[in-house]
Amino acid sequence: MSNTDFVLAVEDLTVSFDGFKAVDSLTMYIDKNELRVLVGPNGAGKTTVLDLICGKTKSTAGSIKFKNTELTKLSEHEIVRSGVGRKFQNPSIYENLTVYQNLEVSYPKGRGVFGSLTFKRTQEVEDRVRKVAADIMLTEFLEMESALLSHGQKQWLEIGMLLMQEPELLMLDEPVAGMSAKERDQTADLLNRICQNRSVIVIEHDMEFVKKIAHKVTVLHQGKILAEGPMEKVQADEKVIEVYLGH
Ligand SMILES: Nc1ncnc2c1ncn2[C@@H]1O[C@H](COP(=O)(O)OP(=O)(O)OP(=O)(O)O)[C@@H](O)[C@H]1O
Repeated sequence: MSNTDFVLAVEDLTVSFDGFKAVDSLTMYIDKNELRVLVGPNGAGKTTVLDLICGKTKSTAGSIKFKNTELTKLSEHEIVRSGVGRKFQNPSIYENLTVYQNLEVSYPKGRGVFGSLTFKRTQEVEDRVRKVAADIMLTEFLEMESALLSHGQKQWLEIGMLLMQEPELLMLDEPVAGMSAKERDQTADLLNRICQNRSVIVIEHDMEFVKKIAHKVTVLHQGKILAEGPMEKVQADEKVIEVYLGH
């Protein structure tokens, strides 16, 4: 099959740590505008898969093609520039800056036509900040020092900082950890909104939350895919119940 129809094509991906295969011949395809959730027991290899895609960990074998560009040969920096954004579990915002400033500093440098008027660029950045702030439900908080945001709002701000770069693939590791029930619902809406013009991969343990967001679910176990498909199908899979959901 040609893999050009997918935003991301992971094929036979393997990484060994001292002979232990944390990810073992993994093949997975992500569509344009798809929201995929990776689930699985602790140590299944979920975080390692994201680390491999963003170049933080180098693969032992296999291929990762993003819009048909091979990522395994690129540096982390080049992968970000090609349009892949990754959010880690702990927010890494600048606490002493306002929400506006955090978004502003995340605007990619060197974009636009060289020599364009400063005025034009300023307007471009401002427009983007306001658009992203609306997406992440922080319009009312733009002038607030980020340290004063709630834990959930800080997580949203970090997602917003990634959105400033307009990634075509966004990867989030447990985005609702530590959030209130209301914030979880709001985050589900946020993710459903932002996957309308990009692909999103989320690692998540909270199955109620997964149900609200997943187009498809991939269940990992011991570095391999145990099951994959729509939530209802995966939830009813006996192997999945045995190794993961039954616990
Ligand atoms: N750099 C590394 N060196 C050695 N072993 C590693 C390294 N990174 C991950 N591992 C091992 O690979 C396995 C998979 O880890 P990973 O963090 O990807 O699992 P996970 O599915 O994300 O688990 P969790 O749900 O607990 O976050 C684990 O056994 C882990 O100890």
